[in-house]
Amino acid sequence: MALPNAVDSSQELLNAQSHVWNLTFSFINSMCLKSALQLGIPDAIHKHNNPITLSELADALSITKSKSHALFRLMRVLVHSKIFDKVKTGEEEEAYVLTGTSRLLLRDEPLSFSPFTLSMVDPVVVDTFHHVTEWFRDESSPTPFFLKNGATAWEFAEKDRNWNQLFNGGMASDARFLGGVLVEKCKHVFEGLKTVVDVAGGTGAVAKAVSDAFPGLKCVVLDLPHVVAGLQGSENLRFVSGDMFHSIPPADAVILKWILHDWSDEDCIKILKNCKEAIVASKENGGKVIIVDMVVDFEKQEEKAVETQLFFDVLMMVGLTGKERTEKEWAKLFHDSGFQNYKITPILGLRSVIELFP
Ligand SMILES: C[S@@+](CC[C@H](N)C(=O)[O-])C[C@H]1O[C@@H](n2cnc3c(N)ncnc32)[C@H](O)[C@@H]1O
Ligand SMILES: O=c1cc(-c2ccc(O)cc2)oc2c(O)c(O)ccc12
Repeated sequence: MALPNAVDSSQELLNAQSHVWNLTFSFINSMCLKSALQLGIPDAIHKHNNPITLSELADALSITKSKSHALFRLMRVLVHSKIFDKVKTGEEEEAYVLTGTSRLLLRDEPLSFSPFTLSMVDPVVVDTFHHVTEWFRDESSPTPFFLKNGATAWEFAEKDRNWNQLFNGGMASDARFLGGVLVEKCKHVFEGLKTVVDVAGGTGAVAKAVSDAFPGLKCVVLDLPHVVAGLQGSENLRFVSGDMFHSIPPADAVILKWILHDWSDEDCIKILKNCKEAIVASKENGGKVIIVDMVVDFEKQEEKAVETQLFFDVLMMVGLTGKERTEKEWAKLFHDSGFQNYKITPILGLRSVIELFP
């Protein structure tokens, strides 16, 4: 075979092949993680209270002897991807322990991230990626998701109860996690507010964290009927069903967590204009919009962070009509929606709090 010019030694060719193999089989990492969560491996290790050997783990999971070697091989991948670790417990014997990553995936922990991961490795999400090429050549479908399902992700959730629950549960697990960090690290953002509406706030986990942390603050969660149906509020938290493209209840502040990256610039401008109307109607000097989203910088941030940002950007393109935005893109969006000022606080890991003022 003639070597391409750029690959002029056999070592480079072998390295390139290995790189292609790694990229080709990256999905095996996600799928092994899925099996680990479905089998309940993090919980079994946690429950054991001590490093757990392979045979103890197999017993705890009710896995028969005939599959014990398969479990060993699954664990070997998961240790390699640092989901679990291995420690020596004797001359020969090794045992598995949790890492910070698997602690985040324990099922019964209040801040478990497991529902988010399980929702994103579901066939509803994964299968969509088989339609990306067809979508590139298609003139009429807004997204690969639409091409495959004949509906937007939100219309699909309205029709498919299982997916609605899985998706909302996944989002709630992120919102519980982030809500706690938000009220701890960003108290100042909520100071002086009397009312707040979490627009497209899902099942209300962020609003719950905010309403618990600030009992004097009245919180409303606005979302689509199939999301908020039957949800119970509290003294200072109430659920309202509606469409953010039609109207948003007046409030001193609007929260938009993980909303604007779901939508095109055109749709974001419609949402932001409705937010502006809602806060100006409520507060004489204006109020604010509190956005939680990524501010990406594909050139300057470190490699792993850039990879995550690129993954989210493609996810927003494949499942929805959105994208991840740079500060310049955010600033243009704010200007085009009639806002005067904004302040970015990069305080939530890969995400930032952006306060937006009319
Ligand atoms: C990615 S989820 C984010 C939920 C929540 N903010 C969070 O971060 O956990 C997007 C939410 O937007 C809601 N949504 C979509 N279209 C909407 C609309 N037109 N009006 C109100 N909510 C909408 C969905 O039902 C979903 O709960
Ligand atoms: O992580 C996600 C994934 C989705 C998603 C993926 C595939 C679909 O077919 C629909 C939705 O949506 C998300 C989203 O809307 C968001 O704001 C944050 C994360 C994700």
